[in-house]
Amino acid sequence: MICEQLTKETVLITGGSGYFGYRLGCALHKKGVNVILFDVRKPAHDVPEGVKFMAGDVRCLSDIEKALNNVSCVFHSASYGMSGKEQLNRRLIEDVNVNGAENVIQACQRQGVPSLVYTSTCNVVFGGQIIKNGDESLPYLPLHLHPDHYSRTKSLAEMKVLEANGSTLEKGKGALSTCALRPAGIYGPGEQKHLPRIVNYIESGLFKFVYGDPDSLVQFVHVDNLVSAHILASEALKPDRRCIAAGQSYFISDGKPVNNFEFFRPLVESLGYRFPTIRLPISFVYFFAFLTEQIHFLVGRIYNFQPLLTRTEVYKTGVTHYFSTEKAKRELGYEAQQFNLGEVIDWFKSQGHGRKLRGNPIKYFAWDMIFVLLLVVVLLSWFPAVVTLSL
Ligand SMILES: NC(=O)c1ccc[n+]([C@@H]2O[C@H](COP(=O)([O-])OP(=O)(O)OC[C@H]3O[C@@H](n4cnc5c(N)ncnc54)[C@H](O)[C@@H]3O)[C@@H](O)[C@H]2O)c1
Repeated sequence: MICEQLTKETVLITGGSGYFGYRLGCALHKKGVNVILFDVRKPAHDVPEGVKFMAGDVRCLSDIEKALNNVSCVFHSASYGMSGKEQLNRRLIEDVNVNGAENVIQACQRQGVPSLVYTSTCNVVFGGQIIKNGDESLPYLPLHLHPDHYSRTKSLAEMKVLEANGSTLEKGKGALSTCALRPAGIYGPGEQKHLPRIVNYIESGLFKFVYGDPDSLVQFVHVDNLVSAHILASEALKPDRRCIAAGQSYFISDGKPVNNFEFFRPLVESLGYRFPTIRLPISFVYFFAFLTEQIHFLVGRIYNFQPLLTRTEVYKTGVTHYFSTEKAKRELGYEAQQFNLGEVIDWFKSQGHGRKLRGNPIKYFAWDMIFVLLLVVVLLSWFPAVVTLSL
């Protein structure tokens, strides 16, 4: 219903082979829209007939320009550096996220594309401070306070996209309308960024502790809710909706704040594992993440290992930050559907995950020993630091 007017339009999704971009492409295609998935890599799944995949790099202006023929809306969702070891590759993060966004804007202007929807992140305002029911009036976090380069560059890109709102399109095609959606952590069946890593930690016996205040709250967004928010946002950039979304940002989530670890409890237990009972202070885990990042900085070129946790991940998972979706409801007509982790659990089980009755006790014992050793080493370095700071 929301998409009737999009029929026969052509839209382009940068990052169209990614988890979210591909789901958005399929949803738009089902609604009769011509879809181009633009990405440096092919989608992992079959591309439905009628959906076109174009190989291209947002770091290359001519790649994007070539792809924008007759396109009426660009969903700019390509990004790099969100989690894991990618987070530490600053140069590539900046190139893809900032230069990429500049290229997308310029290509839209040159090719006369009237609408641009940017997939931002709620981290543009969050840097480890407690935020309860924050809204879009919150200022951007000052750039130097971002603990990670990904969030800093997403913030810069969002600013650039919103500044470009109202700019003149070449070929006498009027003005560019832009908006930014700021999702919470995305989940859904087949998600590849966070969930497999979490399941890997669970299965290899590394998920031994939780941290932070048990009452801390964060938010998530189911991929289908985010898809619907993007479609609504693209509609709300059109003149027949008085371009109500033009120049605006919107927080998008499932709406229900939840403790990060409790959110994943059904996944842990349904896969047959025990939920950890050890709770560590967040400052301790943050310190551990800091040490891991320093070690990665020193040896990353020789051995680019996956850090167990980065400082940003500690904040994102252990410090209360959640946002109101009122503005998205009011202006876009966004209504979050209710989901749970059921289909995610089914997906992992269908991929053969779940506790095997005969695990390898030596492997678990070895991990336990390494964990205790690490705990002692970090404790010995963390404790004097805390004592010194409190003097
Ligand atoms: N996953 C989350 O929890 C989350 C939370 C908040 C915001 N976001 C944002 O949502 C968007 C989608 O996230 P996702 O989880 O689907 O990520 P994803 O990594 O699955 O998809 C990103 C896609 O961008 C593509 N890409 C990377 N560099 C590119 C380049 N130079 N040119 C063209 N394509 C390139 C990748 O190949 C990938 O397919 C991103 O912009 C991300 O920053 C994600």
